[in-house]
Amino acid sequence: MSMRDLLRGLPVFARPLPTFDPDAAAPDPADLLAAWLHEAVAAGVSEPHAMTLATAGPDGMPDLRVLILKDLDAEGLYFATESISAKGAQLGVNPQAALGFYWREQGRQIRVRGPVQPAGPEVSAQDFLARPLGSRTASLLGRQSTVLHDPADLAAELLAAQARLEADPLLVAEHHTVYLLKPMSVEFWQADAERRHIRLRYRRTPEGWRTERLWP
Ligand SMILES: Cc1cc2nc3c(=O)[nH]c(=O)nc-3n(C[C@H](O)[C@H](O)[C@H](O)COP(=O)(O)O)c2cc1C
Repeated sequence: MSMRDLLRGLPVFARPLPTFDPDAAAPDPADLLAAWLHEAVAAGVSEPHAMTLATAGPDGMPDLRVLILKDLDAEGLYFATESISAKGAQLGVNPQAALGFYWREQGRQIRVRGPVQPAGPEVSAQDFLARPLGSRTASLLGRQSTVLHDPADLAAELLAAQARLEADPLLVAEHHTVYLLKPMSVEFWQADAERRHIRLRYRRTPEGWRTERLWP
């Protein structure tokens, strides 16, 4: 079978899907996002807090990767990474980004766009100290996205980082940074088996959040 036929034969949205009534949606997208997250967890969606972060550096070339959503409040969405990573460098010169969630069990997609800023050293330190030992050890390397010339270097550096953490359990990795994305627009997308997908976009205006339905 050709790749094209293989792909064409794969079903999409062929499962019971939840409903979404945009007319009953909360006026603030943070509330709807929180509600959808709770529903995703209750529905057993796998890793609903895994989201794609898209950034672009000075060359304008889009880049993306999957990250974990660390928190969500009235300010926006929080994620943690190393400021010296590729994404950290891109955000340093172009502090705006897009986030995407796809919950295939529910046929739900959420898109968020907005400016990004570091949440502050205290938030980053707290986040770091709350992480399991293995994650803290890995973050301590402070080399994310740089070239690994010899895989043996990784094992050696992990051992050294572990020893540093054992000697000083309150050590915080220098480059570990929690970032806050403040949404300017948020789109909620609910798949429909008949392809009448429901789209609701929130846009921040000086008067507050404005909602619009979008053609699928
Ligand atoms: C499910 C999943 C969760 C991830 N969570 C994070 C995370 O929270 N922070 C992080 O820095 N990288 C995380 N990663 C790794 C990133 O996708 C990426 O490989 C890494 O951050 C380097 O990205 P960059 O080179 O674009 O900076 C995760 C990957 C996956 C697949």
